Amino acid sequence: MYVTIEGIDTAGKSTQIQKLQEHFKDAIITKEPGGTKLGSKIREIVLGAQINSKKAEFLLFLADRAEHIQEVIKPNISKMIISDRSIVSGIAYALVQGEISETAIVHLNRFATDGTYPKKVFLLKLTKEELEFRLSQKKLDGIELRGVEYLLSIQDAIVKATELLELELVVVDATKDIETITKEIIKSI
Ligand SMILES: Nc1ncnc2c1ncn2[C@@H]1O[C@H](COP(=O)(O)OP(=O)(O)OP(=O)(O)O)[C@@H](O)[C@H]1O
Ligand SMILES: Cc1cn([C@H]2C[C@H](O)[C@@H](COP(=O)(O)O)O2)c(=O)[nH]c1=O
Repeated sequence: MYVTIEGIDTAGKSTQIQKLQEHFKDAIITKEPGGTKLGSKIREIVLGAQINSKKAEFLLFLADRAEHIQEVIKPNISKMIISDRSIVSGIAYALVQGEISETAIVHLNRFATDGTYPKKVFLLKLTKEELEFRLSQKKLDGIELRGVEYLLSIQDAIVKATELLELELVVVDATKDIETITKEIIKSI
């Protein structure tokens, strides 16, 4: 089963993926952006450099996704795959940018993935207060520098993305302690 852990920056995705890896020892653990050799180069570009064109940024994430689906997801689709982000983030961040129409965002993402979507989506949902605290504890990258309100609108857009793709969504309270969240996810998988 292909599942994805979604959430805004600092929601605790990497923390949970690490815990899930300890539980599902044979699972394929992967991520977007950066789950392939090409993807790590794309990740460096999109998160490091100042990209002026929103369309260029969107297309770079799409290129990462197409390579990831072909090289990691499709060859392992019969196994347990746990991914840190997926098409769901791709659609959510693009919807909030507002530069590209909803129809084009969904269509181009379907093209990049050949319609290979996660079976279950876990959204680690943060409160504004906890998000502010967690951001204050780290050095912010280019996307995180866009601010708290921007990231909270992405959180809503993640829900919308699952509706557009008709995916099963499990919302998890990301302010709970780490072990409790892991147990909730394992129970639902
Ligand atoms: N349930 C939790 N309660 C308190 N702190 C947490 C919890 N989960 C994660 N954290 C802390 O929040 C910070 C962000 O966690 P993590 O890196 O796992 O998030 P992320 O969603 O992968 O972030 P990003 O998208 O920015 O890479 C870390 O300092 C981590 O230790
Ligand atoms: C897949 C995807 C991601 N993003 C953004 C979301 C985050 O700010 C970064 C990825 O960093 P993380 O440490 O892996 O959370 O990129 C995006 O804007 N569009 C996308 O399609």
